[in-house]
Amino acid sequence: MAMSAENEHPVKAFGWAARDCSGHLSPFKFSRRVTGEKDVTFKVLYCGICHSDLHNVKNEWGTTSYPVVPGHEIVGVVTEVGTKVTKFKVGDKVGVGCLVGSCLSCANCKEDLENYCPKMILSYGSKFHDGTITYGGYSDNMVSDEHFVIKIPDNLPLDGTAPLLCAGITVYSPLKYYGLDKAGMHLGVVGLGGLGHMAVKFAKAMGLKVTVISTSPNKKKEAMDRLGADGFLISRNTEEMQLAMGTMDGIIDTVSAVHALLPLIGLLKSHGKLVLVGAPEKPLELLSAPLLMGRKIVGGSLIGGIKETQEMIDFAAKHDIVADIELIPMDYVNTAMERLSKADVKYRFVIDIANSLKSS
Ligand SMILES: NC(=O)c1ccc[n+]([C@@H]2O[C@H](COP(=O)([O-])OP(=O)(O)OC[C@H]3O[C@@H](n4cnc5c(N)ncnc54)[C@H](O)[C@@H]3O)[C@@H](O)[C@H]2O)c1
Ligand SMILES: [Zn+2]
Repeated sequence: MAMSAENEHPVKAFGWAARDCSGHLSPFKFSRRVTGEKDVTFKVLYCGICHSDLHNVKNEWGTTSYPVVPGHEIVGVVTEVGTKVTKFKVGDKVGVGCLVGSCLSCANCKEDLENYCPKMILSYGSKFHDGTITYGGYSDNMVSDEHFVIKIPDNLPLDGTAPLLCAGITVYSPLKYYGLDKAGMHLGVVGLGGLGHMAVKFAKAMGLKVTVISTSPNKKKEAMDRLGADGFLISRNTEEMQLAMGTMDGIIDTVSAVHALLPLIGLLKSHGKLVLVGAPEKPLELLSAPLLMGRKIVGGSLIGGIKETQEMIDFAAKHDIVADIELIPMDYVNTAMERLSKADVKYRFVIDIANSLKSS
């Protein structure tokens, strides 16, 4: 008979889990493995709330197995390292993003693209090598093979850094891969949420001209004054959209729900690239003719490999980039999820785990 989540490993852990597709989260006792030779164990201090956590707790992608402890924007302080760990020591500030495992031997892994390994193991809701289910960062401690642990530079505040582990790398990686990182290029960012606001910050630091494309006119002032965007288009305003046709080298589309791609493709110059990083649960409609005319590309991108995630964090440290966050206590998480579903957050909720997660 399978052991309970509370007893299958020796190390006690405590977090919040969703038990069914209502997505409601509540306290949950479980366990983690002891620190293995190559493992880093750390006390979780902060964990960001990604829209993927919301998709997951509500089983919107049809892949969730319950109970699920979400959280893949995890930062904390190392409490124990295994005997063969070389990169970390007790007291180091570290982070874990979406990945805690991969095969480390396939063609993708050999190219530092663990995020495209067919056997990648996600930080929560995946089957680990030993057959147990992984649990994420809405919890008091975390253990991971050092390969998947990121060093957090000293000058970065840990709470605002947590969202870089998913939101940050998810937009940084396609800017690099699709060559949308050259100073002077014009980038569109669709959806000004957790991912979108990070895209604006990274693209501005790379020297791009950035235009936010949004359904919410009330985000305009802040996008331009606070985040440094150069332009703002209301996607429903056909006149504004018409004027911007054919002006963009690339677009990062972070929208979490089904939406029209055609107007976005129209904004691209010839050879422009529309990169989808949002993951709506239903298909998007794509007409080929607007792509053919102008040899345009629609692509996708999933988080980033570990080496690139470290590169992104170091770039963020150099350019003083962190997420704009609303820090919340653990017991606010259900309200936060509700607000996230209504796009009512500027721009990422981060849970103050160490100060608010109480096991009694
Ligand atoms: N590709 C990846 O590796 C990856 C990584 C993390 C998250 N994601 C996915 O990216 C998406 C965004 O994540 P997030 O955490 O930034 O979410 P978020 O909720 O913070 O932001 C989503 C944005 O989309 C906007 N939006 C929602 N519905 C819209 C609609 N119908 N039309 C136009 N705009 C709309 C919202 O106003 C919001 O600004 C989610 O689907 C998430 O699962 C993908
Ligand atoms: Zn995420």
